[in-house]
Amino acid sequence: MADQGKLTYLDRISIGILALQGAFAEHEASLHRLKINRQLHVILVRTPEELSQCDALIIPGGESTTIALLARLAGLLEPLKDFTKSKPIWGTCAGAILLSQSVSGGAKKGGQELLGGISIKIARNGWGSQIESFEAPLELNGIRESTRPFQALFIRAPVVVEILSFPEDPLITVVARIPLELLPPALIEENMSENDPRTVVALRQGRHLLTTFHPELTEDDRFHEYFVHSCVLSP
Ligand SMILES: NC(=O)CC[C@H](N)C(=O)O
Repeated sequence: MADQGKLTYLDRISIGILALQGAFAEHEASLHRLKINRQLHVILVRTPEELSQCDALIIPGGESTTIALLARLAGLLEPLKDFTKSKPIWGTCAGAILLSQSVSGGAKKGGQELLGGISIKIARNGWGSQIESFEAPLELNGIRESTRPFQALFIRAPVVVEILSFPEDPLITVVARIPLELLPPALIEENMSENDPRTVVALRQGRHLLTTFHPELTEDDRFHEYFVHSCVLSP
């Protein structure tokens, strides 16, 4: 492996998966399939003590308001906010919502708790009720075998509606976009550019990764591999 020389600061890594609700078991299976050159310990996180043992965290898809509520009840909300400031987090779908700085659409009264690790505004259920779930082949940027499309599964997925770039924030790198013609008709506007934020479905900012779809529900583990190698081991 070309970047083996950089993998020096940890002998064994502990990746946590927030296991309060949603697709955490599928992420666990994906992580166990990875072949990496060090011991990978997977922790299902339900308490602040479990979180404190993790070098990085995955927040799965599910229902973002429920996950936030359960996190509050478990006393995990503040520890998660602290974790976001210092360690890598990957949010998938509902997890992507929680990792965003701002959310629109469908948040219940009293708003929605967010961790704010990634400076974007995201819309819950942004594909509209008529498209609950769909698949799309994605072209990847910076991920292994990027010429091989990634078959992405979107389930009541959120939509990135705005990139909020503040000068002090780390750069945002777009990892995958969805072609304009696959956007739901309600989102398409005249003269919309192919670079519109709404086409962004995977991005990285600093050590954090966000995907609006569900890599853990496929057998293609390239996003799990990317998170562990690029965000956790050689950020
Ligand atoms: N598949 C998912 O994670 C759906 C996310 C869900 N629509 C939410 O708002 O939290």
